[in-house]
Amino acid sequence: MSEIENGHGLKRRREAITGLGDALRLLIEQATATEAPTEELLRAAELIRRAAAPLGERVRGRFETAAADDLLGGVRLYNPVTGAGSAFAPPLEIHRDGDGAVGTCTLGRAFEGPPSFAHGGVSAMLLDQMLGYAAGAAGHPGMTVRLDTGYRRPVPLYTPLRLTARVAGIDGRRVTVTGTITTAAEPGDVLVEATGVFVALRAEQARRLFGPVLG
Ligand SMILES: CCCCCCCC(=O)SCCNC(=O)CCNC(=O)[C@H](O)C(C)(C)COP(=O)(O)OP(=O)(O)OC[C@H]1O[C@@H](n2cnc3c(N)ncnc32)[C@H](O)[C@@H]1OP(=O)(O)O
Repeated sequence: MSEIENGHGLKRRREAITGLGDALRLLIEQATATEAPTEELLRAAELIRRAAAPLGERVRGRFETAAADDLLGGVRLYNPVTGAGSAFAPPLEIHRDGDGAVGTCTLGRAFEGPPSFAHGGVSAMLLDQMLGYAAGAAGHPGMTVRLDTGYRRPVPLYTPLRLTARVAGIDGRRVTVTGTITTAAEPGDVLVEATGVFVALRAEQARRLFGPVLG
């Protein structure tokens, strides 16, 4: 895409994607929490369809990477957990912490399972990303082959959360990673814990699975 060939164009596009992501997340939160009159819902649906139309005029195919992404550099703006451009992502922010990783996010109404608490599948999704990040940061990237989650207490909505992950063991191509979810206010009180197994791909597997994307 020529408009982002120089560095300034790329920065501007990434900012625009983040701005659109912020707007979509606001929309999803408001649309999920709303008790506005029915007429307002009908009007909003029409406005949203109109706003979506021009975005659909030029889209990428299944095996095409977003122009603003940098796959090998780890920039994935539409990742459904961490992507600033994803309407679906909380988004979870992850950074390295010593030999592990720490993440932060706050879950809104769209992630609700039991009333006022997060859906269990959402906790598993956040932990899968955390554990996968920690494996990669430790120099052992792989795909999840197993994820065990233990739900000790419900995860509250609208509450800053803190997630952790750390590599617990390496055995050939298999990396075992453990992680937790707590509130930011009470990091000693584990709400959800997980153990994941990640398997490093053989070169032939990586080619078979991701060849069409990486070219
Ligand atoms: C920053 C980025 C963060 C990203 C985080 C998100 C990560 C993801 O969500 S990845 C998406 C979800 N995962 C997937 O789709 C993976 C699907 N699985 C596969 O495609 C295949 O299992 C694949 C390619 C990973 C491995 O296939 P293959 O090499 O044939 O497996 P296989 O030979 O049976 O097993 C390899 C090793 O893993 C072990 N293993 C396989 N499955 C399991 C399991 N469920 N539990 C424990 N160990 C297992 C095997 O015992 C074997 O160990 P060893 O070499 O010691 O015998």
